[in-house]
Amino acid sequence: MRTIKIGSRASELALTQAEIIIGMLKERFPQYQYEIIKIKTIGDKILDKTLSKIGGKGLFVKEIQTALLEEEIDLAVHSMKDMPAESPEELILGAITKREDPRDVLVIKDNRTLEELPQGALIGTSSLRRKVQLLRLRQDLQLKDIRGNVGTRLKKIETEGLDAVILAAAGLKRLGYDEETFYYLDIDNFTPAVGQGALGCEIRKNDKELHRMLQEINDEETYHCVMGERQFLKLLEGGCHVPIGAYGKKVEEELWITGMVASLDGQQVLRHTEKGEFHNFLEIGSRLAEEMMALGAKELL
Ligand SMILES: NCc1[nH]cc(CCC(=O)O)c1CC(=O)O
Repeated sequence: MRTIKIGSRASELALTQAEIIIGMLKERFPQYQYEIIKIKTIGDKILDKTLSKIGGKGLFVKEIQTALLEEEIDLAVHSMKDMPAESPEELILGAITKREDPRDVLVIKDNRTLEELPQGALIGTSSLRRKVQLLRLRQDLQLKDIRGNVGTRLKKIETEGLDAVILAAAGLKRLGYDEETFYYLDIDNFTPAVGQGALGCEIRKNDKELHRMLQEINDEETYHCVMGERQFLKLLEGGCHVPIGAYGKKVEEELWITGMVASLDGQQVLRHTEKGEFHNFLEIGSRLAEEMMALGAKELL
């Protein structure tokens, strides 16, 4: 029986995510063998620069896609939020599994709330999207660029004298961190990254066997939401150095997608929601991009 080779970055979160997908596949297809192949990406090797300076999030994904194309691996498990808007022609997303909590979280020293943070408190994040939205909530806060995997960033609260760091709830939960220490940022005032909380399974288009298997773990609702968000991202890209986010959710029989685009200095934060019939996710994502351009996103990009 075939051994399915799953490519993963070597970080604890990436490996945990690969194991989650293997668990889902094993349950349904126990007759196969599953093997994780660790891949070190440029994004993992260069840790002293912010992501937007070294070429964006695609860095985490490109080498894994190359391994897929060269048949060193059969399946790549990605955080959907790390995936660039466009992928190589020969590859396909065979599944997007059920989304974890999409929110961002402040992990604050001494378990305080956002309101209890002292004037001028120092917050660690290198994400433009997180910086501008946080400053909207508390203009007095100071920000410090930090990088590294989740564990490293949390340790920086102590080692870099920070008052808090901002991380995705999904990653923290998957790694088993205690929710008691989370201060959840309200999703209506703090728009997540496109795809945040969702895992994508990428394969070669011609791998029909694996494609059929992945259909069993695809979550249709998440797929529609995330693909709608990505359509928005794709149409606004060109501005990958601009704070941007989107979040889609199912509301009765509709899909609602909220987009966020901000100026670099955070002076302007534009949010807008488009709604439509649930299956029209691409159209809703496109309409959101067009509407936001008309509302002023054009000047920000
Ligand atoms: N850029 C790193 C990254 N990619 C995905 C997640 C979290 C998990 C997810 O969103 O699915 C994280 C860590 C973080 O931002 O806190």
